[in-house]
Amino acid sequence: MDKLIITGNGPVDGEVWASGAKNAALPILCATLLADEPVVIGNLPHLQDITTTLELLGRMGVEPVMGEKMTIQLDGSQVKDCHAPYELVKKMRASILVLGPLLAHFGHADVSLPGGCAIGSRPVDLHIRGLEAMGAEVRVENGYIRAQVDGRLNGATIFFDTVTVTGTENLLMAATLASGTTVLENAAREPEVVDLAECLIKMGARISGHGSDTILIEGVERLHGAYHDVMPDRIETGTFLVAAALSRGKVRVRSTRADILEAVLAKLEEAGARITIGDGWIELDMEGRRPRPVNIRTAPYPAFPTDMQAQFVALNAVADGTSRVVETIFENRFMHVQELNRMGAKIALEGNTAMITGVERLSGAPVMATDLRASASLVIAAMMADGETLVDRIYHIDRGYECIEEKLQLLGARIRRIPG
Ligand SMILES: CC(=O)N[C@H]1[C@@H](OP(=O)(O)OP(=O)(O)OC[C@H]2O[C@@H](n3ccc(=O)[nH]c3=O)[C@H](O)[C@@H]2O)O[C@H](CO)[C@@H](O)[C@@H]1O
Ligand SMILES: C=C(OP(=O)(O)O)C(=O)O
Repeated sequence: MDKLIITGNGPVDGEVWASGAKNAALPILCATLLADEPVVIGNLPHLQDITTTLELLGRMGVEPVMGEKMTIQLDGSQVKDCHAPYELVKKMRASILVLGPLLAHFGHADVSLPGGCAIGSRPVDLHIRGLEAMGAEVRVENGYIRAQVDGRLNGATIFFDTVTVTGTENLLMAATLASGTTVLENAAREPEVVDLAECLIKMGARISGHGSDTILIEGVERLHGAYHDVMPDRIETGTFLVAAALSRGKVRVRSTRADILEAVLAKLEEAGARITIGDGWIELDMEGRRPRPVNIRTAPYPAFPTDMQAQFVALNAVADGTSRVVETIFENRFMHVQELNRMGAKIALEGNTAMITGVERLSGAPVMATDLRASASLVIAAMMADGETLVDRIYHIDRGYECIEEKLQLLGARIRRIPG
């Protein structure tokens, strides 16, 4: 297993670019299963999760054709086997996103249950209930979701008890080929859902209301080929901004968007950052100041994202005062806390709340990456800690951060990978 070694060396200063968003790219790759013709996706990030998805699509018979600059062509009409095996689904929960497209296009799907993961139990009951409401027969047996429908799915009105991002995406994709109109109520409003909807519209889908909590889909008989560029990664962007903020430094992130990061930018300003926004870039400058502590409560978009919680715990760990961070989405998303405490942070956990007393300096230590964003928080904390930090199990970070060492080196970090 690869490890990262980071030697703390003071304030971040530099310029870096944001890659395409993992959480938009994954559903969009799965959406290509809905079309009868090749769909070309551009601005794909070079990530382990993308490789896993392409492997999964390949097992189904869809052969990716690689183009220049991370452009990939996929043809849904090549599907021969509507089966998503456990050995691939276990690597990446987002594999569940093949369920809706396979069922809608081919009338059946056999997808391994994703199971729990480090950040919580993450059930998929709302995906299944929604497909049943659209007329599918779904059985869960031997660890697999086996779904089928006679003819087309039927449009339905579906109310989500809980806001679910991939649940909304799965049903949105399924509804594009259903007979009649589907209304998704209490739908996720995340920008990645909007990006998926924009791609589906280019493929011929009839969708309105995406970006609000009510999405209307008028089913069509077939979807055709299209070209779509994946949106920039707001969580990767936010991670670079926090790296600069906690190190009292300065960063400019290019190829990104500020309009999808409002809650995060507001908290960074509250922490004392000067933020400047330009055409496709965001600049953060702490002007040498130590960050002020900021209270955070995670919630569905447009509120503060759970995927930025760990990075803000790291920021608060070195802030000048005390703060509270409340996690409301996942029941077990504080595993970075004990690792940050090993680096000298003072964080106490009470249920879903972290109480943080900022310290002036952290110190390097051997730590364990436990999930994707937890790993990112340890890496950025290590960049300003005294001495050397060894981050083990970094395969988590490779799921979601493209060229992490190269990009952080652009910001002045002393970071290197030790292949394991
Ligand atoms: C690939 C991708 O896009 N992943 C993102 C997606 O995950 P994902 O889509 O898996 O997360 P959800 O939005 O579904 O989860 C939100 C909450 O709903 C619950 N729930 C969800 C589905 C369901 O059928 N039943 C149920 O109870 C979950 O346990 C959780 O408590 O949104 C999360 C919340 O913004 C992000 O952290 C992930 O980065
Ligand atoms: C939790 C995340 O991803 P996933 O849903 O793919 O596990 C994430 O991107 O922070």
